[in-house]
Amino acid sequence: MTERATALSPADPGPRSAHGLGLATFAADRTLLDVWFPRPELGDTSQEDLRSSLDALAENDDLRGTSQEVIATHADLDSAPTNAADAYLRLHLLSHRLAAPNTVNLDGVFGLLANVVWTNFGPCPVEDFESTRLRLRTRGTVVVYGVDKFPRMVDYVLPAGVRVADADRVRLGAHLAVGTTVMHEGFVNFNAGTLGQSMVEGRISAGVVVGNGSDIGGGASIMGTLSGGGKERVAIGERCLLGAQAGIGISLGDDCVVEAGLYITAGTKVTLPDARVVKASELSGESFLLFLRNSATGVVEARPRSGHGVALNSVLHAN
Ligand SMILES: CC(C)(COP(=O)(O)OP(=O)(O)OC[C@H]1O[C@@H](n2cnc3c(N)ncnc32)[C@H](O)[C@@H]1OP(=O)(O)O)[C@@H](O)C(=O)NCCC(=O)NCCSC(=O)CCC(=O)O
Ligand SMILES: O=C(O)C1=N[C@H](C(=O)O)CCC1
Ligand SMILES: [Mg+2]
Repeated sequence: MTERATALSPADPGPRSAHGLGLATFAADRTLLDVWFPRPELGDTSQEDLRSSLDALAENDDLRGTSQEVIATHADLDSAPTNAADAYLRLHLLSHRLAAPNTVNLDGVFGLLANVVWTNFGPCPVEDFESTRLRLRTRGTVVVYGVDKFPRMVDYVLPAGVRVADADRVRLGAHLAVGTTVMHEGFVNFNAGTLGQSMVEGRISAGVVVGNGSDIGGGASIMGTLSGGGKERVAIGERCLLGAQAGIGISLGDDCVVEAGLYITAGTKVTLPDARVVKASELSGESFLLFLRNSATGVVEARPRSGHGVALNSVLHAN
């Protein structure tokens, strides 16, 4: 695998096609449940050298009602994915750090992916799962990790140099850069993640990117755009601190701090040092700001900060 330590940027997205040989699991009705691509690559490469080892793994499972096949998948990354295998390949590219969030077309991904029961015995069809569970109990306790369209990232891709304290909290398609630590309360969705060292104790929604050296405090929220009306695709720059239980619906530039517990939506009225009042959206992407709610007046303020922002505790990122 040609793993990259640093993500490609939207300005330099790299080759616009990708290829992978994968092990696919199908339900009895031929619904695709998952594909594992051990070594996805950008460009139009051949991976036939992988075929014999994947062939040896392919098995039919009568208890789950599933079958497996080795499939070759090609993706044109500027166009929408054309089927579920193509979507799986793109999610692998992101988690292998071959593509940065927002550089791969994922239009329609929810419509392409099946809802799946993710178990310790592998993916199962949702339909009549209680009968599947009954059959599977002959193998032991059936642990259900989730019922979702996306599996856990670490079951498919384990990028080097990261810590993920709870595997459930990072979906396949997340992009975790070297030096990222995701604590138990942290969450990273698909097509989202970090571009450098980062402490993630809050939620990184789909489409959100967090720059090198930034800290997302416990329970913090970064608004997404998939549901609920958030319109801005939020980005956080370098050396920022989003305090515990804080939230943002606007982007931050570099060296910004948001006070613990303060939620800044796009429409929040923010008072500046010269007494001007602006909507937070007008400050989106600006650097060197401290946002706080003045505890004496209740007014949300943005104050200029000088110098560099927060410094991460390096021992927590030597992963
Ligand atoms: C907003 C800041 C950054 C401010 O801190 P600073 O150190 O810059 O300033 P300070 O020295 O505390 O304060 C400087 C001056 O401003 C005043 N001041 C501070 N905050 C104020 C407020 N909200 N309203 C009015 N005045 C305020 C102080 O009293 C002091 O006044 P005088 O000049 O009169 O003295 C902080 O309060 C904050 O929220 N930090 C976030 C920390 C965080 O959440 N980290 C993530 C950890 S995540 C974690 O631990 C997990 C936990 C979990 O899971 O929940
Ligand atoms: O990276 C870790 O591990 C962290 N541990 C702290 C703790 O255990 O209290 C919290 C922040 C990150
Ligand atoms: Mg768990």
